[in-house]
Amino acid sequence: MIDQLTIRAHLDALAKPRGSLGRLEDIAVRLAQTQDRIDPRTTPRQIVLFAGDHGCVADGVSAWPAAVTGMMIGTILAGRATSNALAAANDCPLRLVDVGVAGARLSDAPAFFRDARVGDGTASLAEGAAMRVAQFDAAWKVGASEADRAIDAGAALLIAGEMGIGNTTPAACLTALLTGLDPAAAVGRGAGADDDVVALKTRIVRAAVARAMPQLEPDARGAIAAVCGYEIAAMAGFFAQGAARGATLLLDGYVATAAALIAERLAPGSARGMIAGHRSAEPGHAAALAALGLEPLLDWGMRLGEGSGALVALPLLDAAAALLNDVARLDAIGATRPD
Ligand SMILES: Cc1cc2ncn([C@H]3O[C@H](COP(=O)(O)O)[C@@H](O)[C@H]3O)c2cc1C
Ligand SMILES: O=C(O)c1cccnc1
Repeated sequence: MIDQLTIRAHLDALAKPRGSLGRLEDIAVRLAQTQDRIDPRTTPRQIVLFAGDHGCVADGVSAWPAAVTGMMIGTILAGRATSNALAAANDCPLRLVDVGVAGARLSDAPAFFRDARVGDGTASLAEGAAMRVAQFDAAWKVGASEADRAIDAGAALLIAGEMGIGNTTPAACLTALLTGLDPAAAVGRGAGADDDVVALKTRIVRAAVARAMPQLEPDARGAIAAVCGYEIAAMAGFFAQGAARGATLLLDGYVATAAALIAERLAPGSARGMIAGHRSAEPGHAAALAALGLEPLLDWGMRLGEGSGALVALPLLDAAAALLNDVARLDAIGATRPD
């Protein structure tokens, strides 16, 4: 493992006053640690969007109907979603994977789409387990295979994004389950829930977490599967595999971080590969990041998902990599420090 002192010594040897890039130097240290090398790369990179539907939407947990998941998939495939725009602005190739959307399957989709559907949306976590462990494992494998695919093609940095109306409800359940946060503090407005919807969502999350919690120690995968989503399980497998293979994982918001909590629980050490792109406006996100030992790069009140916050933070990592890789050493220009 490359240690902090080695990286700091490298930064201090560059042709600039010591510490003169402030916080960017801390980011450079973190980036180097995620790849365990003094010359980390941020290109090639890949964003994979995982999509799934959620049975609990029928119970009223979202401001939006489940059909909007499919509409947004169409928008992503047409290249017109926020994630497409931000990925293009950052030279980040994008893939979209259906892990568990409900309804008709797509035909004639472009090559950046993969149909890896494990189920037609989850069962409602308000009524029982959202999915079986075998389904959780299958979705995890889909995510792991996406990390392998990207890394085999050369990617050094991975972003996972998600699309799934209702998915801030399983994210709140998972955050409460895996960090011990009170369900009321884990529930937020998601894509725009009003006070009544938030109250209902909180009741549902509290009950689901109360059912899953006793199962956590004897059977962690069973407890997690009960309150999970297919796209969240896939992101967890993506993170665990990406970390195992030494890639940098740039996290998005609350939903992606719930998947990161699963990865760290089931594949301990995964968090060493993670950098938090931002802190989402969802109120439970700070606790989730703290549980992973991560400090967000940005705190801009973003609350979209789709990998958007990670993509907005990506240029900061490009800057950190450029600093580590492309700046001359002070001794090479013939100068010595005054101190
Ligand atoms: C048009 C639209 C585009 C989105 N893109 C991401 N989300 C985000 O909002 C949803 C989660 O919020 P909730 O749990 O409150 O339903 C997810 O689809 C997430 O990706 C969107 C939501 C909408 C409505
Ligand atoms: O932070 C997130 O991931 C988020 C917030 C609101 C809606 N969807 C996702």
